[in-house]
Amino acid sequence: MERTFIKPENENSFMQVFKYYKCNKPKPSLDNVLSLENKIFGKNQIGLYSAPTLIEDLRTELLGLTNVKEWKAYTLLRHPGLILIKNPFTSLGQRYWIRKCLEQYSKKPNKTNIDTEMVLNDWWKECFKSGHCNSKLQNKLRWTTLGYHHNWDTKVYTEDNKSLFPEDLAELCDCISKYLGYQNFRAEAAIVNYYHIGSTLSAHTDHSEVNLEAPLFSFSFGQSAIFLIGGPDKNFEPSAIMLNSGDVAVMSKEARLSYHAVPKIVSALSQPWSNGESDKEICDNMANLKYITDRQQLILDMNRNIDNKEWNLFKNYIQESRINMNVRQVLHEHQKSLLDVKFFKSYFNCFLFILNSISNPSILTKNISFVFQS
Ligand SMILES: O=C(O)CCC(=O)C(=O)O
Ligand SMILES: [Fe+2]
Repeated sequence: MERTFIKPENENSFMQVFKYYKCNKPKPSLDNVLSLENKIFGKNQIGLYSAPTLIEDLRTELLGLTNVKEWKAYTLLRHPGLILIKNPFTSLGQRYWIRKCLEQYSKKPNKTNIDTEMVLNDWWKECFKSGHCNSKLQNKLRWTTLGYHHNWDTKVYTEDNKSLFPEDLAELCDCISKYLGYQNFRAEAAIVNYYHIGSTLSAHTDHSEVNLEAPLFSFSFGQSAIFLIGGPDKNFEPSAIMLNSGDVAVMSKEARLSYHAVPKIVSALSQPWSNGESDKEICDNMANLKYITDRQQLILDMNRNIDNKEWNLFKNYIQESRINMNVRQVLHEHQKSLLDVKFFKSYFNCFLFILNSISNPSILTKNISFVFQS
């Protein structure tokens, strides 16, 4: 269940850059690390992403987002299809999502890396069972999967290995994908990654989804990460990007299958989840939510994080850690389940078999005799 993707003997360009940024002695220079927060672009040539429409989305406040008119999105010339949205969240919004990842998404029926070691229905509650924080248990959580559960061994999603995808997260992705001009994105699977100082994620591509045309949405919260993104193979020299709390990285088109990795977690320069602005309560503004049925609960959950006492436990966690929500669409637009593909494939194979048999009847006799023999 370990997330290792490449063997250390493969000294390619990606690996060299990964090692450079991972190293602590000597500390790597950050001069070439693109940072939207500090407007440091290093060697990168960046462009402004112009959203197709800037129609106000009434859902933003309920989802912890600022007004779309304030969002700033960028593209990178070396990485077509990669879109970086500079923190579009309010402070209260960041608190909501951080808390959700820790308190709710880590619960059963979702799967976590801890499952192989022990049965825990509610990891967050278990961490505080004794009245104090069990930091050993707290640091054990590295990932949780939502919706279609990623199978780390087979790398194949299956219908019998899925749970309900969280409605609030589906709504958040719907809102951001609409802003980018995607009309039909459906959030169906997510990996929530929990990093501490010293955690890394090796180079990999995310290719298990049936639909690789749909974009992938990656949300960062808490401490910052040096994120490396390369190209279709590991010989393409990756670019380094500082992902700060609230930043959204969208991997679409060519970038959807690009190699990427996280060689280092670094202390955040600012703490946008802790701004005083978060003390502004959100109210019911009649937004038309697509997925969320219990909107009063959402408002309640959002406003609960104004109370510093309740929020404190989550604040302590995020002070030392980074959380990444990595959301994907698994199926094609008109596909209802993974079984559709299987049925389609077997019908197609059957059709091919009949066609072949007509042009070459010996195939039919051979296969029929084989069926009778077995
Ligand atoms: O933590 C990140 O920014 C990237 C995570 C990732 O690539 C993944 O979960 O597949
Ligand atoms: Fe990934």
